[in-house]
Parts: sequence; structure tokens; C-alpha cells
Amino acid sequence: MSDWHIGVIGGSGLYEPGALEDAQEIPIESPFGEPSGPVTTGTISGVKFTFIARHGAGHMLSPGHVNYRANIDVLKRAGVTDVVAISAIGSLKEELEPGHFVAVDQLIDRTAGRERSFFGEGIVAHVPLADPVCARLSGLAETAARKAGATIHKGGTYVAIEGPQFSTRAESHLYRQWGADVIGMTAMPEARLAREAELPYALVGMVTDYDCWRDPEGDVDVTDILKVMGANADKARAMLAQLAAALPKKRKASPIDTILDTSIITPRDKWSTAATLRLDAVARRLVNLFPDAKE
Ligand SMILES: CSC[C@H]1O[C@H](OP(=O)(O)O)[C@H](O)[C@@H]1O
Ligand SMILES: Nc1ncnc2[nH]cnc12
Repeated sequence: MSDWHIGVIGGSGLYEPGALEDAQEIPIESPFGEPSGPVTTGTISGVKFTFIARHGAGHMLSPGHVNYRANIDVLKRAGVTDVVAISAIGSLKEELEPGHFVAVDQLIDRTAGRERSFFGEGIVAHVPLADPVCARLSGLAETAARKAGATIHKGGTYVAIEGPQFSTRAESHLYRQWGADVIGMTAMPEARLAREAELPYALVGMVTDYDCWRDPEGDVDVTDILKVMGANADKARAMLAQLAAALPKKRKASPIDTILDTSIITPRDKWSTAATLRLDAVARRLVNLFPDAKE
């Protein structure tokens, strides 16, 4: 068995993980509340995968109502080492055509009012986020997507809007002027939280539309998005199979695996018990709940 364990967050149109061997739902509770839905674990080509649908089965949660903290926390509890997020995205560039994939590498956060940190009450941490996506994992996902037959663009800046409404035309033009390549509603705070949980994160976006900057006749709507996603969901699942087959057997450590070592500012002896208990998965490496206990 490989020592990689890939957590997959399925976005709009991807509510099932596809063919996992020995698939089973695992009951996991989180101190951060209810995750979006059942957590399914299984294997592909000897690699462990754990899947959660971001908006829940039946797409019952809008982007502002997803409990991103609970989703990342349960993936961490399941033992995931790395997270591959899959999302429907709007294109802000002519060459990023509906049906294409984008291995997103940068993020602009325009969301508001979402819980964006595991830390802050009793233990304070400031993790670096200059490169919110793990280049190694993103590169592996990109190669896998190509092998699965997708046209995938390497790199792209994703602007995360609060939604749930799509953007105004003025906003869409503004994001293009900022240099953003694609638009969505969910990558933040998901990427922030993955970093805090010491989980390398990659985001594979599937372009579904040209938002509303390009052609007033073709402004984005949900029906079109679902049509494109329907045609692409199988490719996304095939990408996961290719990823499993291509992962090196031994997972080399990533600097993200230990990022909290240099990010927590509150001295250990000041950590509140409540915060320590809540962070028993996210900061598992550092939380010794019973330091005085004898074997
Ligand atoms: C269904 S259209 C808008 C919806 O789709 C994207 O979701 P996800 O990133 O989970 O695939 C977008 O961010 C919006 O939430
Ligand atoms: N145009 C768009 N804006 C925001 N989120 C999206 N998800 C898919 N297309 C989108």
C-alpha cells in the first residue's frame, strides 16, 4: 500500500468519487461542526482515497454555507496526506475554453464572512500562503488530467467570490483587469484551511462558462454549467485513476507537512485546553493531550 492518502473534494457536478475499491462510508465527527456530507474512503491502484462532496449529496449547500473547516478537519482525521480539490470555474480568458481544465496556482479572495481559520481562540497561528497550491501535487494532477484525455492549462489565478449570485458585468471586467484567469466561489477559505491543517492542496478547475465579460448572449447560467460538468465529470474521475497509477510509491515529505512548526505564535504552555482539544486533528503532530501521562 502506498503511503499517499489523497483527499478529494468534489465540487459542482462531482458528487461521487467513482470506482473506489473497498469503498466504505466512514463515520467521522468534527469539533468544527457538520461536514458537507458522508466521507467515503477506498483505494485506487493501491492508493488510499477519501472523498467528500463539497456541497453535499444533492447539492444542498451554497458556497457560503459549506462548512469548510469541518470538511478539512474530517479529511485530516481520516488520515489524508494531500488534498485534490475539483471545481467548476468560469473563464476570464478567451483561451480557457469551456470543457478545458486549469491547474490553478494562485488565488484572490473576495469572499466575506466565512470561517477562515482553525486558530485564533486560545492558539494563534499565521501560516504562510504566498503559494497556496502545492506545486508537486498540482503537477501530478495536471499530468494525470492530460493522461485522462483532458486539455489542461498549467497555472492560473482564481478569484473566489462570495456568491451565491454570479458577478456583475463590471466585476467580471474588473477581475480580468486584475489579471485573474478564472472565477469560482469555493477555493477560499478551503485552501487557507488546508494549509493550516498541514495538507498540501491542489485545485483542478473545470471551465464551464465565460462568466459575463465576453458575450452578453452567453452570460453564465447554472443550466449551461451543469451541461458542461456532466460531460466532464467522468474525465475528472479518470484523472484520479491516472493520479493513483502515477504516484511514486514513497511519498517524500513536503514543507507543508510541518508548516505549523514555524507558524504558531502562542507559547505551548499558554494554549487553552479548549483550543488544544479542538485542534487534536489539525495540529495532531503538536498536540500532546496528556503530556504527563505515564505509559
Ligand atoms: C453550480 S454553479 C456555481 C458553483 O459551482 C462552483 O462550485 P464548486 O467550486 O464547488 O465546483 C462555484 O464555485 C459555485 O459554488
Ligand atoms: N462564472 C462563474 N462564476 C463563479 N463561479 C462559477 N463556477 C462556475 N462558473 C462560475
